[in-house]
Amino acid sequence: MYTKELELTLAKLAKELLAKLAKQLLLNNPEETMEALQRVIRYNDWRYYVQSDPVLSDYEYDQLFAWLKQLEQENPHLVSADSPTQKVAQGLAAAATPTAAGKAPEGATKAFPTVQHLVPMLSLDNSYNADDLVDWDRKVREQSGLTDIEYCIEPKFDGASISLIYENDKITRGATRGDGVAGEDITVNIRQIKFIPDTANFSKYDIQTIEIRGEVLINKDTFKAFNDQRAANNLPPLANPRNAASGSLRMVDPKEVAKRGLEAFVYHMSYHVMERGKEEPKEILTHSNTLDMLSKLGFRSPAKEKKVVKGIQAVVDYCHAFETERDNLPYEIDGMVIKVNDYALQDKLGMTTHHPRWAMAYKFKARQATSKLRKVEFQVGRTGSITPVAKIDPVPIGGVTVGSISLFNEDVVREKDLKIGDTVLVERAGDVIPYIVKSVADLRDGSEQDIVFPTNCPVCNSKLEKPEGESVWRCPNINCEAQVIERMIHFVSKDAMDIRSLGESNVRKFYSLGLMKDIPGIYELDFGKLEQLEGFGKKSLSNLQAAIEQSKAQPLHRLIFGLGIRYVGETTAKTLANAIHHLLDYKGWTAEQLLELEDIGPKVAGSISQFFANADNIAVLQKLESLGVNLRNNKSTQETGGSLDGQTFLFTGTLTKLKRSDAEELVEQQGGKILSGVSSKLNYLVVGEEAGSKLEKAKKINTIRILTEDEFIKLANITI
Ligand SMILES: NC(=O)c1ccc[n+]([C@@H]2O[C@H](COP(=O)([O-])OP(=O)(O)OC[C@H]3O[C@@H](n4cnc5c(N)ncnc54)[C@H](O)[C@@H]3O)[C@@H](O)[C@H]2O)c1
Ligand SMILES: [Zn+2]
Repeated sequence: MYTKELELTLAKLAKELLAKLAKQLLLNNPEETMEALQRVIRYNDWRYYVQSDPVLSDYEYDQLFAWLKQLEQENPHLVSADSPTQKVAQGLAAAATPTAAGKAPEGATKAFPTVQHLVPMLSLDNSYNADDLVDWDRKVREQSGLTDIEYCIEPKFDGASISLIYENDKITRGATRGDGVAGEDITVNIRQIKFIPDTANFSKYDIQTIEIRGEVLINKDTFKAFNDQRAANNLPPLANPRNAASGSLRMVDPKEVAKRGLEAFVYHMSYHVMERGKEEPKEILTHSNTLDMLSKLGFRSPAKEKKVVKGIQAVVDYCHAFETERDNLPYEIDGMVIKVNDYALQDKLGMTTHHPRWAMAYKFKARQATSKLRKVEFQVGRTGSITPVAKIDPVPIGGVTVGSISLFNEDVVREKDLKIGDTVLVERAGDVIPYIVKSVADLRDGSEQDIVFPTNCPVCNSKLEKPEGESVWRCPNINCEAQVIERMIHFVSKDAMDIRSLGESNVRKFYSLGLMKDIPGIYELDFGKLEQLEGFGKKSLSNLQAAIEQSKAQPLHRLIFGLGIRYVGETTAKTLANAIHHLLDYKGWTAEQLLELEDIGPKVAGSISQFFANADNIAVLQKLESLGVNLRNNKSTQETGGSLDGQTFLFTGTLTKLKRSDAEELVEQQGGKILSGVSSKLNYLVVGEEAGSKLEKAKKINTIRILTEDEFIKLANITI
């Protein structure tokens, strides 16, 4: 559709327009400017929706879009019917098609039938500043003739939008947004999502058919775990939860979708048909009441997050207040949505072909910034992987200063076409690690230099290797100093053996002083020598000694994870720990045997059997055991005697005395099992503060015992 030359021209034109905009200048005349804006916006829609590879930041795009709208308002006679402001973006449907390898999560597909929405799914008018809200409120008041408008404000969830149809209380269809007019029928996948019930009692409100809209999300923790898994498999992480959510929605296998841990919020009723002869109940006369109704029916709606206020100043205040909470939320939001609360008034205001007039998105400033790429360093990881790390001029983004950014591997550097000296666009979404979106190639002046990958290890100088089909270079020398140190750092880390007082800097220090040269060395530290070091008091050393001592009794899966076997993340470590009595039982296991364990594929099995076939590794394990480190699976001995033997548990709500992960671990240590949902298989539901739908569901199954946190503590015989 676009030739390379045309793309370059349009990219240049966009920059030119943004530069003019900053100075409030037109090109030669409004007509020429408007035409240029239209071309640029259409091109960027294509990059964003069809290629999934935008070249402008959202903020830049929104500025150009707003400028075009303003010029059209000032020059109504020049507005053309096919202007991007006049319709839903072209080519959105094609956005359903995942593009170049690596951009869409594996397993994505395009094989879903197209279905028409009952009512088009429009965009929202948006703004980044409070003045625009005031302006919008003025228009709403003028059009309605009212002096004070009641608004409902709620978060703008940053995920993938969906539309759901329920008929006679049953879900009959779930679809993606697609081009706004028609989307993809993904009902099977939608049914895997938390908080979307298969049946909901709409008939209680005399509603026969209803179409509701919402957003599918991946919460921040799940997203982090998802990216950790990708990292363990040497895949670069996905940029943001939005991409992960929309990719996951379109996977072929619903079972895979279920594993992604998708969640949903519903926030809009777009269409409904009452049962014959029935009146609309008060629950669906205002937007806010509808959110409450949806929540009562078992959906997750922003019923708690929303706020109903009168007048625009209160709206602005709530938006600002909510923005400060942004990082504390478990999911990503990119702004707030303000809606006229009364449906009758919404109908009166109507919509343009592009967006409803009764709603407005107030977007938070994107957490993006531009900086200069000064140099690239190459770090050696614990498995020998060589990671390029970009050093940029430090810039503040979303409250932290970013100076170092991982570039993952050579392919990423090539794909993004990065050069030393480039201006780069950097983004940091919520808790996600910062990443380089792209280089701004147009700003090059010829002095930029290629990034040269080393051929030898920067630490031990061994020749680097890269197996066919992989994108990561490796140092093959397992005694490479960098690898040894990184392995120790990993071993003591929080999710492994959790010897926190022995953090990264101590590991480096002790290693460089020759006090600790490998993992078993941690348990042979000479505290007499440590006492002579500067900066180590008696107290901190005795704490360190106690922490090391305690770690000897850590559950086996932590030790396995801590060993840093390639491809073995926390989940696989648990599977491995559960399948044997003693870690050395794995000596002699073949890859075929390992493949029989749950969720272990050929690549992982190969890596594990290789690890246990290596005599040096076995010697390390034997040494650890002789130093007192636990190599046994205590769970298996408790399976016949653990007090929670064979019982199933689920925790819901916020626990106040125990950490959820510790409580779950306690259950497992005592031979119990954690389930992921409420079903008749569940024996105990432990209920913390603010428990929600799980509790409601459990109450309906009379074989489930519901415990308070204290009752659980008693049952599990824990002293805290
Ligand atoms: N960078 C680029 O080149 C480029 C190109 C095209 C579009 N874009 C971005 O995409 C935006 C347009 O996308 P869009 O049409 O999806 O609009 P949008 O993201 O601005 O807002 C509309 C969407 O918000 C979602 N939403 C979340 N919470 C909601 C709630 N509580 N109530 C109602 N809706 C809620 C819905 O999915 C709805 O479709 C542009 O504003 C721009 O930021 C960027
Ligand atoms: Zn090396």
